[in-house]
Amino acid sequence: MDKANEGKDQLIIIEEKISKVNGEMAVKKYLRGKLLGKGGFAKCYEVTNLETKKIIAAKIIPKQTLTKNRARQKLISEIKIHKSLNHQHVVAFEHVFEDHENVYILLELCTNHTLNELIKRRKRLTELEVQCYVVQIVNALKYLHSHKVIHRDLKLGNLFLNEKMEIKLGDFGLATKLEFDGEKKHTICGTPNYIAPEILDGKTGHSYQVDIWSLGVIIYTLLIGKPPFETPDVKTTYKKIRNISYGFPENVPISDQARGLITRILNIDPQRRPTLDEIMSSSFLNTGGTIPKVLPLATLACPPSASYTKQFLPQGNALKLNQAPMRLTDSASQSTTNIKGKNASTSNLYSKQTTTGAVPDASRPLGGTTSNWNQVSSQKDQRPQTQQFQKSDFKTSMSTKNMGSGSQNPLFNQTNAPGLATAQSLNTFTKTKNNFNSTQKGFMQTGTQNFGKPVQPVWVTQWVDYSAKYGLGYLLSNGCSGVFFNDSTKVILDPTTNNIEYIERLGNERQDFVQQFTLKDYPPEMKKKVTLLSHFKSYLEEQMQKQNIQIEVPQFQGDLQPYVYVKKWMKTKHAIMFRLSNKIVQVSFQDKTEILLSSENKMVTYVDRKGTRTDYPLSTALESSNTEMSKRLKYTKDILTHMLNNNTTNNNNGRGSMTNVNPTQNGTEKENYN
Ligand SMILES: Nc1ncnc2c1ncn2[C@@H]1O[C@H](COP(=O)(O)OP(=O)(O)OP(=O)(O)O)[C@@H](O)[C@H]1O
Repeated sequence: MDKANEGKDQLIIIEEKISKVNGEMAVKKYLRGKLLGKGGFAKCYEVTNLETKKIIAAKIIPKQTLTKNRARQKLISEIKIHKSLNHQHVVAFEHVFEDHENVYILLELCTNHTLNELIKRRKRLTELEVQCYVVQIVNALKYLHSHKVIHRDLKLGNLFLNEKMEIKLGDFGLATKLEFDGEKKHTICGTPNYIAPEILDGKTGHSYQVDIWSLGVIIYTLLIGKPPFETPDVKTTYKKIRNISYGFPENVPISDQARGLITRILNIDPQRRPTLDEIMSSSFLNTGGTIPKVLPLATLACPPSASYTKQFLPQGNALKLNQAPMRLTDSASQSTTNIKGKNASTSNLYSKQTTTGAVPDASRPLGGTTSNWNQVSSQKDQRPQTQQFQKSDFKTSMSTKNMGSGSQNPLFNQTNAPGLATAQSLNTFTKTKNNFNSTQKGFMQTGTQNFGKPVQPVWVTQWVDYSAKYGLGYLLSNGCSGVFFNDSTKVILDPTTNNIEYIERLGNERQDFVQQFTLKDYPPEMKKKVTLLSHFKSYLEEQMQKQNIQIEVPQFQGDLQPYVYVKKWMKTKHAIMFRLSNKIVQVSFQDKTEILLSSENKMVTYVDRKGTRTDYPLSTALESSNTEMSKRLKYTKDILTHMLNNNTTNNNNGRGSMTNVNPTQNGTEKENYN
């Protein structure tokens, strides 16, 4: 280390001196960055190779800690084993060198810490998350064991997460390499909570199965929130391990499959523990759905949302292997651009097949594509006015630009800003606030008792059509805000957790793929969309304030219910129509009447011109003597029919205008719907 710089926190240069064959000396320089963590012997820093600019992790071991032969041998063994490994789920060993004071081990940088920090933050994980991590850990172990390496210190603190949220197994300080498969090791080593009983016993020796035991402890800890044998005192912990004395707390729900797997792994007899292949084909990892290959960054802070999780459930919503999306985080590092191209086939998921043995090559990079938005925006960005997106630009554009059909339509001139429409339901809502609760209750109750599953009564309260440039921004009655972008991707923001969901269609898939981020932490590719979302949100909220509209947002339960978002929208001469992900179709007419149609509950909510809301079962609504409502229902049906036809012939990316479509073709008098 450069003595002159030592102690000055800002600029510490580490020099690696390399003797060349011709006797000359070359120097490689590394800039020491922030401290990543401290271990028993080592401190680990972020360092930048000043030549290549590559940022890596440097484990720095002071030579004074290596005076004892045992410590030296341990380090030599760690380096020798780690250096020989090369696998997607093992921390990559870059290089090792030394100077007078230290040994420097350069490693792949894992920016998202370890599962230890994760579990401290999150308390425990969902089963989908644990499945995702277990598949990766098992892959790493299969690789290690096939190279006759036993890790022997498998624990949450040695399972790192890189910036893509991939698992990287690290710290080979206690690892050992067998000479032959039947060989038994006798060294007593490990970390108390994770140590296998045969290591403690010390009589028979131990082998690969000690890693499987530790994996069982890891699965338990991730799902339950604390290690199975944890006690305040090590001796008692060891006693509990020897007696396999642990239980499943009643207050923590756990599936039979997870419990079954843990119980089979935590077997005193190493030979009776499942093998890695058996774990891969266990029912815990083969639920009939799929397992994500990596998890959203947002799961570092909070559980994946219900809508994210839903995609992986067995009920058929799961994406098929090879049709999986890339994670946005990858697009920065990958230049591939076409989702329909060959590279799009790289999977982001482990499908059922893969977990039963045919695991896709884990070393393949994740599928790469730049989102459509990037393509669209980069074209648009060539225009000077959009090169630098400014809030002021947004505002000016909003209030001065021609907003397409909306601006020519009185419905969209209800407020000062052309293109901004105040949803009637919002006015209605404020006028009849007490009504809301009773309506909501009625809606849910009727839904439950007579019409199948209850549907979240969430609707669009405020919107702005800025599709001339970016898309449709909207606020929902549950407090969320969202944007339906012109490239058909959607973002939705939950104000209570600051979670963002990014929703896109992939290739020819007929379902939405959801990715979760937070307002604080999202891929750089999403910056423009997130900025637009927040501008849309504040613009709409400002408009609400100006009009003195107040809305009491019901407590939002984002984690329990899938986020509701606009899946499709369409403007006609008389109305704007939203198809929401909660299976509600909302048609807001120019004269402030509104239809909310729940196909799932077979219910209709009608909001009349005075803002009174009434719920009807669909069958009754169709026969109703309320002609005002019947006509609007018919109009709604015509729009839906049009949309359906439009979809089958020409997918308009979920957005459309029906200004040129005359509903009279379907038997409705065009101008006379009221
Ligand atoms: N590749 C890496 N990327 C990011 N941080 C790392 C990396 N490797 C280690 N760290 C950080 O440095 C800390 C110390 O590293 P490590 O545990 O390997 O040192 P050690 O002295 O071998 O520790 P132990 O006492 O557990 O054997 C880790 O807890 C972690 O916070």
